[in-house]
Amino acid sequence: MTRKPLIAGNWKMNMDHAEGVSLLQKLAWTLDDANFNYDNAEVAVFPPFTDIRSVQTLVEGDKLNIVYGGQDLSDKDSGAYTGDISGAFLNKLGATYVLVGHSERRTIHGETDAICADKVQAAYRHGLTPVLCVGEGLEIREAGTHVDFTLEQLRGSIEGLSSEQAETLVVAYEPVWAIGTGKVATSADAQEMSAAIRAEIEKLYSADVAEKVRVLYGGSVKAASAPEILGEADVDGVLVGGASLDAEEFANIARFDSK
Ligand SMILES: O=C[C@H](O)COP(=O)(O)O
Repeated sequence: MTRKPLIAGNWKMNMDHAEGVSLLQKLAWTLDDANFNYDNAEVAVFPPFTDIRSVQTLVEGDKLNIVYGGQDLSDKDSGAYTGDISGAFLNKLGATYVLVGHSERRTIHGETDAICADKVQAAYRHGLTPVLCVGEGLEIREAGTHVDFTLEQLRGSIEGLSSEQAETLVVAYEPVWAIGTGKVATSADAQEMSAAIRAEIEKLYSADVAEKVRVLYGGSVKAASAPEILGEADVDGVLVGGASLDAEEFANIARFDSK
């Protein structure tokens, strides 16, 4: 079974809608100029909510082979939840994916595993594929309990997930100490955790489901480090922050295979 690599760019709170459109245009041109083979990897961007309508217009108008998603969604469907965004709205804008439980949501907005589990369910209710983020902080890594900690987060955040839903789940392992710090986990670190996540999915569901789930690595990924990380057996993609704001750098990450 081959899992198609997912090269995902999380723009975080960068790029207004006009900047976002030009970044995406440049990314598409750069990939086209390099004769990028979209069969080799799926390319996705996660712009701020206010950019998504413009991104949709560009993707549909220019028939780009690039998909997109939201950086978060509400666990509710509609109602008096000021400032929140329903998965229904993302679906209506043609989004494919949605990030759930990014460490910046977990730390800055206090999102717990239980909230993440509700958001994962909301994503499925609205036809979106959740990219569930998990990962340990520096203290936990130094204490050597990172695998247990991350698997606990995983179990708590997929509570109630059916086997059918789990098959399409994407899990992003992002060690918090490697996010935006320039410290990349080694490819062996990424492989260790990705394999542990897959083994846990097998335990909770089945070998068949575990074979289908894609596990991404995220944390200071650059074009130079991507090929080695993506060469690991259980790493099926990368979730890129800073480097996704540079079209050429991100395009080179997507072309990891051609190096
Ligand atoms: O979602 C992306 C991650 O937080 C990684 O961000 P970074 O590549 O800037 O370290």
